[in-house]
Amino acid sequence: MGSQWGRDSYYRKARAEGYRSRAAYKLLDIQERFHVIRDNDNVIDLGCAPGSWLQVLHELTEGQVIGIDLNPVPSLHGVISLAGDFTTKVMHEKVRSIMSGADISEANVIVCDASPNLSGNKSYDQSRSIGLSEEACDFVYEFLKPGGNFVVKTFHGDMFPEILERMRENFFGVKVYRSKAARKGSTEVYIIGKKFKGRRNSGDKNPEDNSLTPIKVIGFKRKLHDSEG
Ligand SMILES: C[S@@+](CC[C@H](N)C(=O)[O-])C[C@H]1O[C@@H](n2cnc3c(N)ncnc32)[C@H](O)[C@@H]1O
Repeated sequence: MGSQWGRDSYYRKARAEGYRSRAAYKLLDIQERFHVIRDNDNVIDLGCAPGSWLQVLHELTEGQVIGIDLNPVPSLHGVISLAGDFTTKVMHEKVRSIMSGADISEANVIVCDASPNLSGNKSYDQSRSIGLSEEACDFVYEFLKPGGNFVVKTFHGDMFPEILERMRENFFGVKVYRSKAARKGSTEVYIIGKKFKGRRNSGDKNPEDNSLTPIKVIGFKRKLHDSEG
């Protein structure tokens, strides 16, 4: 982010507008298009450091915002941030106890922009990224209210169709979106799941979904088929 390469127009805009990183514009873009967050929603942000999505979330909702990251997040007024790994039981317990202290049983929205440290080996990095998206789906089972929304970052690659299928099993509406703020050449996309079916109903097929249907990646010029990843 601090390199010359990273100083593009979104970087400069973020600096000028007081956001902690250019990633803020990805969430703003997703919100403008898909209206995932309503003004009283309680939201959990997985992989939240340095905190620009938390800043955006705090602007969008008066509900409770909780962020989790391996790295500590500089404090942000009105937001709870937890340092640790969102995939662990210990962290799940922490989140549960904070939520029950705030009289919240489940989150209305979960967002996940988490990515692992990159090794430079493309296929290895891609599979670790998808693994993290899968972990975020597991977190959703524990903490998302039926009817709630979920946004998760992922990457095109061999395992992409599997995660997409899992999202289709768990949400009544699923879209794949490439943000205008994504870096050129990156295969990063966000899967937006609307209306969580809840643990009990997960696995029900959306009658409109069909695995042979081409995946229209909004923001990309061409359609990707499931088999293409
Ligand atoms: C691209 S950054 C997120 C940027 C953030 N959305 C923002 O707007 O500031 C990805 C973050 O995911 C975090 N991360 C990766 N794996 C994680 C895990 N298992 N638990 C918590 N955070 C994780 C990394 O520490 C990193 O800070």
